[in-house]
Amino acid sequence: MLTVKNLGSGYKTTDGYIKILNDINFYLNKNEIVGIIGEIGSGKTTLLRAIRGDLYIDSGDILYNGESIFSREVYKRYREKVIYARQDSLNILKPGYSVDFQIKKLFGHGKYDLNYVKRIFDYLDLPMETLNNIPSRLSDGTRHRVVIAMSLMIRPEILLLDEPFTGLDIDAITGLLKLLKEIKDYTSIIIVSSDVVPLFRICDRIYAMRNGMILEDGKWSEILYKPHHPYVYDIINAIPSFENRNREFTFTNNMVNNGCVYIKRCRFMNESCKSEILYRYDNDHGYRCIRYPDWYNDRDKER
Ligand SMILES: Nc1ncnc2c1ncn2[C@@H]1O[C@H](COP(=O)(O)OP(=O)(O)OP(=O)(O)O)[C@@H](O)[C@H]1O
Repeated sequence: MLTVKNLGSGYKTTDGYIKILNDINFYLNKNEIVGIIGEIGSGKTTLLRAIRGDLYIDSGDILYNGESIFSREVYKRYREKVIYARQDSLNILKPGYSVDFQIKKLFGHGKYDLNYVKRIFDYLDLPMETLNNIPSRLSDGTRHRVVIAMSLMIRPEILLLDEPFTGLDIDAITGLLKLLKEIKDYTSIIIVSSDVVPLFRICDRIYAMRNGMILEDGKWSEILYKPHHPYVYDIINAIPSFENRNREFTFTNNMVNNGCVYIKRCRFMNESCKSEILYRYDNDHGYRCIRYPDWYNDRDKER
């Protein structure tokens, strides 16, 4: 359904072009939920925005059902199918109109189904009184849940969720995960989240990013139980409920000119990591690590 090929992208600023994404290869199948994990500033949101077609593309392509979205006609069709929901999404919510009015407008007044709205609100732990309020009077957390609820109600073909779990309590996260599983029948979803636990509960596949590059991708269970890149291994070990709960893990943003972007933090690095690292495949499991499987086989010695 969606294929990103060798994508390079970034921001045009008054100081010139800032390249953020490098050589991104990514795909999303129909009825699939894909997660993007990575440290702060690794380029997750930039990738979502590039996928939506918001950013300047300096190389590569984005294909929607096999056609480049950079053709004007395809772009128009594509944009109607994609919803991008983030916490400060005022592209979905208009600050001055009641939530109820905006939902009715979304459905078209004749098709408004209060039971359906209630069901989605219940899942997200949103009181029905929220309907009578205007967004500017709602708390950030409530507004965030309203944005998610409305993006789910639209039933888009592709839903891009940026940090959907932020500010939600356990009940609301569980409700949201249930809803996402339900809407998967008609919506394909990409989720960016710094909270990786819900992603491993819901996603079919996961991509891991650092410094604007994808360092690993694969089926969620492959990534969780057999990471091929030490960066991903460290992210997983930093999850408190998983093994090795005492290990501390702090993210740093180390720019390097050549070689692996995780070289300065990696306990398994050697001289070979300073050379150019190509993306390799182990069946469907992709990774950008020259030391796999050696580091993986040696990992217990390091503890
Ligand atoms: N509008 C912009 N103009 C210039 N640079 C930007 C812009 N937005 C983001 N960046 C830069 O792009 C890089 C990637 O940021 P991005 O927000 O995509 O990362 P992220 O992985 O989503 O991080 P976070 O978890 O903090 O949201 C950062 O270095 C950031 O400073």
